[in-house]
Amino acid sequence: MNEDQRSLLLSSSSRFPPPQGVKLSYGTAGFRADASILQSTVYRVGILAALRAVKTQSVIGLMITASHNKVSDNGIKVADPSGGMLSQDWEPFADTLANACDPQQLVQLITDFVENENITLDGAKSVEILVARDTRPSGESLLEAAKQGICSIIGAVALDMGILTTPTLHWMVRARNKGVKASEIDYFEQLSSSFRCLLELIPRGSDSRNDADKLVVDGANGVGGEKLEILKKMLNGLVIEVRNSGKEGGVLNEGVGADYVQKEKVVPCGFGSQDVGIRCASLDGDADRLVYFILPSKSSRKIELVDGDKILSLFAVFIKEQLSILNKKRNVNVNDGYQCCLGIVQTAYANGASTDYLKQLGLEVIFTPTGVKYLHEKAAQYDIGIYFEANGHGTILFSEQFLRWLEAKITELSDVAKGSEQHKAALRLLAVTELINQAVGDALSGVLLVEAILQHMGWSIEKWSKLYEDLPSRQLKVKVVDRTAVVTANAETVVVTPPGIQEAINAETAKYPRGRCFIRPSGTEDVIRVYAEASSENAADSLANSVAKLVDQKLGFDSY
Ligand SMILES: CC(=O)N[C@H]1[C@@H](OP(=O)(O)O)O[C@H](CO)[C@@H](O)[C@@H]1O
Ligand SMILES: [Mg+2]
Repeated sequence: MNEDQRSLLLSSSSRFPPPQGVKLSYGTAGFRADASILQSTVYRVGILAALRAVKTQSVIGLMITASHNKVSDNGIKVADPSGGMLSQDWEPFADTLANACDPQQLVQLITDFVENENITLDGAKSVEILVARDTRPSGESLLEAAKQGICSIIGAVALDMGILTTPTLHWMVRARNKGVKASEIDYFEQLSSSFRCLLELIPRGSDSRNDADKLVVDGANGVGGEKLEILKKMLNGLVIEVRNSGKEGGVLNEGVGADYVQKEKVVPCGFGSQDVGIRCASLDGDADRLVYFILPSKSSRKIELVDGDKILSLFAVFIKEQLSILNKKRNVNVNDGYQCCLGIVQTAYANGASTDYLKQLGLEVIFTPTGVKYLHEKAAQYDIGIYFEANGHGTILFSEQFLRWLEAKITELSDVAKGSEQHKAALRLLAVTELINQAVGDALSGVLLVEAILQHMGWSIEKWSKLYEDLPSRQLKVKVVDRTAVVTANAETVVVTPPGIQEAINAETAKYPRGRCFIRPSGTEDVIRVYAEASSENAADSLANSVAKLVDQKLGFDSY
């Protein structure tokens, strides 16, 4: 590192002293904490993003958000050149950088890292980092800190994209690196035109909806609601009413949003008896999660949840159907089909009934640990990989090879079989590749794909919800002395250490018909999570409670 670069880093980092007595970790989804202690972390992640851009010679993204967490929290995460999450092998560097205690140590860490990674910091070629934030009030000053970090690497340029949903920023990074149009309006145009294309390809005779059949969306009082207000004006064939857009005075994520709805299974604020039977959806605070729900009756606050697993199932049914139309042999002597490898990726939190349903459809289902970085990586190994967490984060990935085959197929079919069922199925799949955000799970693109498929199938939300019946489940969390004491294996379904716990969980689980239970340390909170499933609500509650008690006895504060 040359002297200019060194002194630039020393002087700028002295303006961002780290908080005392706090250890930060990049975690499942970047750094997250109370916004008041994040200035130094965000500044340092700005440096990391700039180094990543120099190393990859590509555009990198920085998103300032704490998603579904409290409004007083904030966080920061990096989008890699593909638009996906930061490569996992840079996470340890992110941790050490965030925890360096003074400017000298920070500069030493950077010097060692750039040497090991062969990064040349001569500023010869400039690199760009796109920075965006959600609607949190702390975002503005944190974005400034991120810019300061970026600018302290010679040759790195910060581009302030303002307030965006997390998936839009990821989409932009991916588009910029592909050399295609990448503004927010380009994003909205791609979504709305591919949505229109899917509606135009709906077989004649399907029920067309009237305006009364609207979709009501809970925007979590965050960025998603205000962006959906813009997007909805660009759509034909779908009426959307946005509630909790943040303009009515509600607080971000407080009694609203996808996380609240999925975990509590009750009606979010702003919804009530007038919505009974209507198709409703909830976004989370940065619009990368989506769940649907129905209010079954006026007298209860309980909702019928249509979660990420059901969105995944809907997508899988549709894709499978289009593939089978496409691969129907037109001529018995010619098999011009493509053996498309379709894979479904879930985590242990997926409702067991969803996994059974997907397997019954003949689909290949695999499991990864919690966290979209793991699911995404796995899904990318298929021609078409569909992944979802039960909480509503997920997307569909299409391989380059499949996309090239599909495009060639469309060219061929438009010559020899224009307007045929096969041709339409191919065009539908192409529209899905454009509509779904392949960088990361995206509530706005997800909502449009769900709506297009429901219209295509002629299904109501009730019909969709009845694809299979969820097994009753319960999630609990237990505060323990040291959550890292729990180490799991087999996609987090088995506890390896401390010894004895798994045997005790097995013994408990065996008492319940259709019982399933696992524990794991959270990657975002200082707790051990307990998940239980069984044939009735009481049984699921009782299994979860007894395992939580067991965890508390072995690892809780009174156990020491
Ligand atoms: C059970 C659960 O919902 N876990 C969430 C939560 O992770 P934990 O590691 O469980 O704290 O936050 C992650 C990031 O948003 C999300 O990917 C994940 O699904
Ligand atoms: Mg989120």
